[in-house]
Amino acid sequence: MSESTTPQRIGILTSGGDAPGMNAAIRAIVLAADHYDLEVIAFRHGFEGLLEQNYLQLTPNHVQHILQYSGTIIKSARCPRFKEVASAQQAARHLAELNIGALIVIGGDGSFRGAHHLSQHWDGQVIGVPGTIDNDVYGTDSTVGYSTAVAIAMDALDKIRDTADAMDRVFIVEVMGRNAGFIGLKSAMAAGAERMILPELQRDKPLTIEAIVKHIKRVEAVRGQGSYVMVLSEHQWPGGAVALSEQLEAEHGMPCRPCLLGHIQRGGPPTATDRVLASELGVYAVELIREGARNVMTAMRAGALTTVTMEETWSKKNPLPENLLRIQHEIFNPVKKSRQPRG
Ligand SMILES: Nc1ncnc2c1ncn2[C@@H]1O[C@H](COP(=O)(O)OP(=O)(O)O)[C@@H](O)[C@H]1O
Ligand SMILES: O=P(O)(O)OC[C@H]1O[C@](O)(COP(=O)(O)O)[C@@H](O)[C@@H]1O
Repeated sequence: MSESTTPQRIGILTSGGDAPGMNAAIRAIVLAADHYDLEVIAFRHGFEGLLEQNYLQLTPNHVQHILQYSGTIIKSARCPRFKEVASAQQAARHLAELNIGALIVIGGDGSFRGAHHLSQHWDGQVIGVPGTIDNDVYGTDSTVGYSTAVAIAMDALDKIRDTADAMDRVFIVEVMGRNAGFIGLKSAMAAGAERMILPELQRDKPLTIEAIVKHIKRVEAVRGQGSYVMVLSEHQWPGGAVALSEQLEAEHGMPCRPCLLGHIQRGGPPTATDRVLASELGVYAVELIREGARNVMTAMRAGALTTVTMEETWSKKNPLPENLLRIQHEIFNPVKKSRQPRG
């Protein structure tokens, strides 16, 4: 197939952890493909479907009224064997047999490594759409699913605050994010958490239990007795929120309760922000195929659609928003140096 010929058939798959808004992206791709007279073949369970030839043709009828649901109607999966060269070659054969000229991969940075791997053994166009709650994909201000995960974490933190306030307790709320603190930072700010433990902040100077206890005590000294809510990103404390909370209570006599949000952060109705982002990126992915683009991810930066190369999506990292960090640490921190303890 020459680069200037638009393929008549495109493939799509969702890969890695599912993210709220993936269905909206699938819908957008199918409706855009229909608009431009292209057929869509959806592979089930991510790259696994490519290898197992587990697919179905999607038409606009299949995607009616799905954008309000999280999950993905074509299923997602992690497929470790896709890292093998033989898998990429097999996938390329299956795509050629189906006469598919372009493949849209909806997923996170791991999925884009997979997409890139495939592109080295297949001459079709590969386009990525960023879908992960973690927001850990370089080149886009936001991934599909991130806004919903933050909204869910904020809602949970608000509820925790009610009981924490009533009982004057310390709560440790563990959020997802894999190795990135985006969900932790944004939900902590949105819910007015007293402290956050994020991977990016832990790298240079990991927190000690003594530092945590000191901060809790100083907050109490400044504000009087009350609630204290800490947002803990996953994998940032051995044993997570449960172990940290037990340690605080057993070793330091602090009444403390843990709360693990876990996969709740991936369910329920996607926010309008995620639905609209997924819709724009999904349509854009199809339009990029028509323009002959290959090996790029669709992105939204400063309100404008753009692309980044597939390799950049994982080799570079978006930093945490500096201004949010500054505000949390310098302006909203109850124990700023300038504040005196209550007399
Ligand atoms: N280096 C790689 N080569 C080929 N495929 C990969 C590679 N890394 C990840 N993948 C594929 O992408 C899938 C999803 O990656 P993962 O990191 O689990 O999720 P996400 O895409 O959300 O970051 C993996 O299960 C695997 O099939
Ligand atoms: O659902 P699983 O397989 O337990 O994986 C949990 C991981 O998936 C996520 O929810 C989403 O991560 P990915 O989008 O990279 O797959 C992470 O926040 C979390 O660490």
